[in-house]
Amino acid sequence: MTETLTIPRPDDWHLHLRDGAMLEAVLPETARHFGRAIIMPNLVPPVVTGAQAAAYRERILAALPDGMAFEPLMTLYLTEDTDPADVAAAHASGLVKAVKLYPAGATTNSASGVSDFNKVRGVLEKMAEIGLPLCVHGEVTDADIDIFDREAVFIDRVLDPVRKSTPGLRVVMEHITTKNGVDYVKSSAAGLGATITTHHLIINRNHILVGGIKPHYYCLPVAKREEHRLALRAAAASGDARFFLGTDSAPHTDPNKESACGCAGCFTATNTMSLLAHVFEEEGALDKLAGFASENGPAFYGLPVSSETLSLRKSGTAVDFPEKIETGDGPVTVFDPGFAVHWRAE
Ligand SMILES: NC(=O)N[C@@H](CC(=O)O)C(=O)O
Ligand SMILES: [Zn+2]
Ligand SMILES: [Zn+2]
Repeated sequence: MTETLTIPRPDDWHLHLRDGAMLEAVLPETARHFGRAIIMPNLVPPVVTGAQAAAYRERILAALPDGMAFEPLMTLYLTEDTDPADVAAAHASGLVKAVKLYPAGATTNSASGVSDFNKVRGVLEKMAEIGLPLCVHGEVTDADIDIFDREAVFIDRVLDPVRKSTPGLRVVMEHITTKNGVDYVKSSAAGLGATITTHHLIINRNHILVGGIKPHYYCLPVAKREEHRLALRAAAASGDARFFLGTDSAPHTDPNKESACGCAGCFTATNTMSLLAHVFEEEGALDKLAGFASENGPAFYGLPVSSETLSLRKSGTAVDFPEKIETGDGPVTVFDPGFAVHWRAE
């Protein structure tokens, strides 16, 4: 029996493409299925200015194979020296769709992030004025806060105060991993959305640690207890337009993952749409996948839903995803959900 689900062409509202040889190898994995993606600016050095974002956009378009259509939606990396006028100009030209806040030291390549929020007040006020969203990696970095509590503590200590002191600022809580995150979004007035990754709908913290350490399941924010995964699944499958897909597909080479100090990030670009069809079917919510992957994100960002479509077909034969993709920098392991998947994206 074959079952088919056709949805508007999806977008990825949180994606790492990196640069150079890695960019060339991973970009087709996303562009095969997704029409647009919010491109994370945490390169080394980071994408801070409008000019840097324009140059990075050109490198992405140059790496796109002939015949593939894909629109990179650029972001700026917020630093304590970011110039509000540069941000406003990059937004006015249509180049930049969001500004990204990394608390200093919170995740991969976040050393140039923000420590003192008073220093970015002017930028945040300008963004509220012009309607440019702030995408937030929501974790505190205090050494005395348990890594599993860092998202919940961030909401109380940083996010809520920043939102209260900058009325009108539109915020996306990126890659939420907790029931606390889900509840905070639900309890807030307009102007707050959240992205949810594919892998956080599939793994909890046991998957990382039980039976041996699994470096390819390690990402930040780290996967939490099962109750949190269930809250994320319920939110994604609810149809609530404030929740939308941001895969956070974050390629690192195998040597950098399988190391005594392994990098954080799961690479899901290759199989995300198949995995989501599997998850939404399990939730009895296949009719909500179009909202989550194709409609809610454009609505938040004020962009049109794609006029193209993607079809997902379920068959009796499990899909054989590649275990790794080869890149000029070395192999990158594709996220393995640990179960057979029967949905093919075409
Ligand atoms: N999610 C991750 O674990 N890693 C991301 C950074 C991020 O999104 O926090 C990366 O750039 O590798
Ligand atoms: Zn992040
Ligand atoms: Zn990310």
